Amino acid sequence: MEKIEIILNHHAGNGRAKRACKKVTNFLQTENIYYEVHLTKCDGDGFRIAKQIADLNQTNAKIVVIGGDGTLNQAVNGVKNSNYPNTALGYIPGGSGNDFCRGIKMKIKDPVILMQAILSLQQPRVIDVGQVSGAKFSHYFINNIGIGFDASTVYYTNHSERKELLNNLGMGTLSYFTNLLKVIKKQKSFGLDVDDSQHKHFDNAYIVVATNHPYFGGGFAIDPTATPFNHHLNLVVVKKITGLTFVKLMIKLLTDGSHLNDKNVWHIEEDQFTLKNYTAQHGQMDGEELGQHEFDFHFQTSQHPFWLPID
Ligand SMILES: Nc1ncnc2c1ncn2[C@@H]1O[C@H](COP(=O)(O)OP(=O)(O)OP(=O)(O)O)[C@@H](O)[C@H]1O
Repeated sequence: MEKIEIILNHHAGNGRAKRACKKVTNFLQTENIYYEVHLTKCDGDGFRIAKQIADLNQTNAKIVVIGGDGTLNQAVNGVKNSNYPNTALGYIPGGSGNDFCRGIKMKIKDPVILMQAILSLQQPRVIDVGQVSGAKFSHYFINNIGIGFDASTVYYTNHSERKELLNNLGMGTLSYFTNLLKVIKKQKSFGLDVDDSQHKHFDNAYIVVATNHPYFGGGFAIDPTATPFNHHLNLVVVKKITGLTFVKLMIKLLTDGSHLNDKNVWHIEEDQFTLKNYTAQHGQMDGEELGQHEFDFHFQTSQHPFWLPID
């Protein structure tokens, strides 16, 4: 008999994940499908629980994560650090941003229909994930890692009193956007070295995003050409610009993606590269804060199997 091991972050999406889980478990009960819900009780629990379940190596079970991108990130890392790193993960989005599902072009929005599709899959789908390593760590990410502007935006959004209110109104993206204005005032440019097949130095980097697919911040297409199916990561570096030039660039980003052709924007698509910045900057990984540091990161592509119905 098949078993569904649900990892639930009931805080994700200000209750969205909890509501999705309720619908899914009602459906599983009606269908007499055996399931267990594992609640994340604190930050980092997604990693611990996913690792523990993967280590059981149950051939008749599917692990399904219900939460936001941060919870899925932890679950991927938990499984990758288990004794069975190729254990597939199902995912039902319940966060506020849900950029991973946008990036893989997941068409099904209803959690019950998605659960039905996950149940009917015979084979998992292998999707690219990024791998980042430094002197003392190695970590996988599903969306992107940002240094500077977007990471500061994540920082100010997480520490903003309005986030919860706007999320409750279904306006999580607006919450991110209002904090952009605060960051525009505060974020300074910084020195950055990029090494791929060649070396490139920036004196005035401002937005730096290494990305597995187009989206960050709940639907902003920082690199519309990125795809999580080509075994490459994309890197976008926007140089410090101000005033009307910045506004025009943002309009391009929000409308047709032509910001990539702007002279202040540089981007590459590679299977690996390194980034090093020279003054402490905010960092973000899949929307979670990395703190304020001088980063020296090596990036490469990896893959993971997912129980997800995508073309
Ligand atoms: N019981 C808990 N109490 C407090 N924090 C938790 C708990 N369980 C998980 N978390 C933390 O909640 C954070 C946010 O989770 P997640 O990213 O899944 O949701 P989200 O931010 O609403 O969604 P998205 O990233 O898609 O916008 C993660 O850092 C996770 O570690």
